[in-house]
Amino acid sequence: MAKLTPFDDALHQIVSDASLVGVERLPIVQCRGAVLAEEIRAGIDVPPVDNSAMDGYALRALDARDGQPLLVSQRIPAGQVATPLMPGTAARIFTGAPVPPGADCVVAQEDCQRDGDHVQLSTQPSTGQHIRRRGEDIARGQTVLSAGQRLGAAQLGLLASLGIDVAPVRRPFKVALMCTGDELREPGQAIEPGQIYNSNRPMLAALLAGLGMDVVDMGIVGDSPEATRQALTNAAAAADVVVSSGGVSVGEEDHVKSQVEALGWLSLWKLAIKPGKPLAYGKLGDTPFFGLPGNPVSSFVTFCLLVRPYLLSMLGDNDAVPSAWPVSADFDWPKSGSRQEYARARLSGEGGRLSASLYPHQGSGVLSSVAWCDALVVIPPGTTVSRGDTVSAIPMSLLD
Ligand SMILES: Nc1nc2c(c(=O)[nH]1)N[C@H]1C(S)=C(S)[C@@H](COP(=O)(O)OP(=O)(O)OC[C@H]3O[C@@H](n4cnc5c(N)ncnc54)[C@H](O)[C@@H]3O)O[C@H]1N2
Ligand code: MOO
Repeated sequence: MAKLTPFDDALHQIVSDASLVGVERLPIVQCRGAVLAEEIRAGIDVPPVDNSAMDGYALRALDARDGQPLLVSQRIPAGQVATPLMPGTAARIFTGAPVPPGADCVVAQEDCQRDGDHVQLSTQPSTGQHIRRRGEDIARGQTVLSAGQRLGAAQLGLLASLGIDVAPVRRPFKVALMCTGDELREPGQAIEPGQIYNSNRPMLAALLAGLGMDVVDMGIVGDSPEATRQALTNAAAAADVVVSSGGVSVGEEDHVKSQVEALGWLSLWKLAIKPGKPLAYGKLGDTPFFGLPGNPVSSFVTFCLLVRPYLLSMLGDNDAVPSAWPVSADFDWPKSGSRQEYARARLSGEGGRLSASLYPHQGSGVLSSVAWCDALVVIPPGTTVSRGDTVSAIPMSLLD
């Protein structure tokens, strides 16, 4: 039997092959999931001025020392400019409104009694309380985001807080998706004996869309050399990267490998991983190609561990390769294997440490295990595990 490629070697080869796409300036509303191409520096302070964190009264703390009521000398709603505070008085102020020059604290209205044009404080304030300082979130000139960072909701909000409406990001690109198998029918259709529903299509399309990819859906492709070759040709013409599922194993009905070799070449086939052994990787002419095994768990795992790092490397993502966390095994794995296993697991916190328990059925057709899990426990080849041992786990939050 041909030697299986170790996972780390395959990952290294795949990630090194990925070429960086160009830069585009996009409105931030279109940037969710995009990867920043340049670092972002703040052009302004955030917040731009000292402002109140409470609805209440702004004053000088020293003026409250004798406990006498203070005259309310101005009213400052958010959005207005304050005038300097008249000495020995207080200003009515609202959350987010600029603190007037001369005031050095804000007293919440719950700690005050208003009586006509005066206010009586019921607590002794301390200097600086309830004031949000100019630039305390972001100081002008500060680097706020680095090149290679992916933009999620918080990062987009941060850009907006700096007044930035257009961001330099890596150009989104197209990934064609095709699912091979005569047995496949789409959900919503009736199935005949021998047929199954196509679960890989929505699953892989969702994973691709989650990475900001523009998915070119080639649908279901029949198990014939001609249909497979035609679909591969069309997919390569329509997209920057082609991903298929199924048809990469050794049966006579598995045509993907031979047709990829007819149109280009395979650089990798058969990895020392479980699930996912028959993963195929190569080129269709100039177009990168990934052939994922058809078993749904194998498709999911190989996408997350190999295709995802490749696509994110094309985008220059600093976190293209997910990290693994040390966790305690809440299971025994008595039989070592020759392939690196990615067991579907759930993490829970016990005694200040995360521990992993496994889904009871780890078959590569059991998609329930993926829907249930929140981590993949990595069990290297030749390894057994006893309860309490430390194992590595990759959280799903870093994978999909
Ligand atoms: N003689 C051997 N047989 C197999 C080997 C082997 O080494 N020698 N490897 C096994 C392993 S491991 C895997 S993984 C599978 C991969 O096979 P293929 O990539 O060729 O996939 P198919 O045969 O097309 O399908 C496998 C399985 O998955 C179901 N499937 C396929 N596509 C979908 C889809 N879109 N949605 C839902 N389910 C899908 C398909 O019906 C099969 O049950 O090969 C083993 N065999
Ligand atoms: O390697 Mo296969 O993906 O175990 O079923």
